[in-house]
Amino acid sequence: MRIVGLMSGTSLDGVDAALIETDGERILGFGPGLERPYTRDERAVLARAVEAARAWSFEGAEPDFSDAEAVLTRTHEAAVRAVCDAAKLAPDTLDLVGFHGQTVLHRAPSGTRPGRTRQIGDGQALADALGCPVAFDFRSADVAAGGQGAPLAPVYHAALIEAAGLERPIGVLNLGGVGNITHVDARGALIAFDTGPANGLIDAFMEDRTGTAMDTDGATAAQGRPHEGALADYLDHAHFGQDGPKSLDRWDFSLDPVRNLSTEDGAATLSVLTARTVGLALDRLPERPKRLVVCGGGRRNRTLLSLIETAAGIRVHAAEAVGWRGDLIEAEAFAYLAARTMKGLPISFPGTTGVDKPMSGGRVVRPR
Ligand SMILES: Nc1ncnc2c1ncn2[C@@H]1O[C@H](COP(=O)(O)OP(=O)(O)OP(=O)(O)O)[C@@H](O)[C@H]1O
Ligand SMILES: CC(=O)N[C@H]1[C@@H]2OC[C@@H](O2)[C@@H](O)[C@@H]1O[C@H](C)C(=O)O
Repeated sequence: MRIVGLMSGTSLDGVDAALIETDGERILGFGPGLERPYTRDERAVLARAVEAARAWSFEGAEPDFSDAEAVLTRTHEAAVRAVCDAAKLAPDTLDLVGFHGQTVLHRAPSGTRPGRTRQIGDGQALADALGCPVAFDFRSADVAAGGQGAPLAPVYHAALIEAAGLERPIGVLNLGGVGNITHVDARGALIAFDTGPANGLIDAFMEDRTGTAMDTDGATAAQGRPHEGALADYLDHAHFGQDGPKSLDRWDFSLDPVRNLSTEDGAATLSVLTARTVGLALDRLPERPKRLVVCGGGRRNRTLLSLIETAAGIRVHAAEAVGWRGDLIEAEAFAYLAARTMKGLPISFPGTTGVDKPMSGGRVVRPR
């Protein structure tokens, strides 16, 4: 099947779109991929939806997300059309589109309290606009079955490792708003969970201090010193005392512990925090992978990557070093997951989201 996968991550920077050819088990080919950045206005509409979701907090009636969903339909349609142009394909000849939508709120299950997760995005509207089937709503079934609802990319990471013939055990680390790790053992068994805050906190802190929501290449962190007290505050969070499966929301951590630090020291503290939490994650795996392939925007943060090597004591490679497209892996993953949804194959597993047995998920709608 020729499938375009779409991801709009928690940093609200844009829509990632990538075409792959897959039968839902093997990756048979890679087509074009791109990022369609959000304009300031589009980003503002999405940020308002996230704010409304945080205020709602899964209590009472759900806020009206229709403005944000209209932005998602329009921008995701444009991203698919751009990929199809590059591939010289008409969108209505695609076999399927995998539409993650936008996570506006995620609450991991805890004790007897069930988890909740909400990805907005109108799959039917996108199918109608493109004239091809769309798979969406990938996380709800897993959460309804008692799973974490995240991470879902691990089964795709395993397919990438298989296709590239990489030696196992191996780890894949995604540094997005939140970090998540996938461990694939020698027999191909999967363990995965969210590691801790990654770019989300760094971006929020930098935006606060400099007006630019990024520590480009880690230049600011490289000039600062981490504050041990602030690190201890962050590491006190229950997440770090638990074994996986476990997941996080982009907003589970605040900037309070770094509020009084200089910009450089705050950036250094948050970067060391990410590196140490990756180390803690590695400590919780049944065995240390020999190396870690890093994807997501955070792999461009050189300070962060070298901190991970020192704090976690592991060889780190950016995705490109093994021939992967570091910015497109999540989009590719949702194309692959869409194929699995269409075929009723599992997309989440006891080792990835904590469900009792491998679970299918997602819904497919056809253009009307
Ligand atoms: N050159 C760079 N230097 C430092 N950080 C960078 C650089 N380029 C990108 N980033 C970081 O990567 C982030 C975007 O990463 P990515 O697109 O993987 O996140 P996302 O998909 O939105 O998040 P998630 O995976 O949590 O949904 C930016 O917000 C920024 O912090
Ligand atoms: C609820 C949600 O949207 N989680 C995202 C987020 O971004 C990174 C991390 O937190 C991961 O758990 C997940 O995304 C990736 C694509 C996943 O499901 O594998």
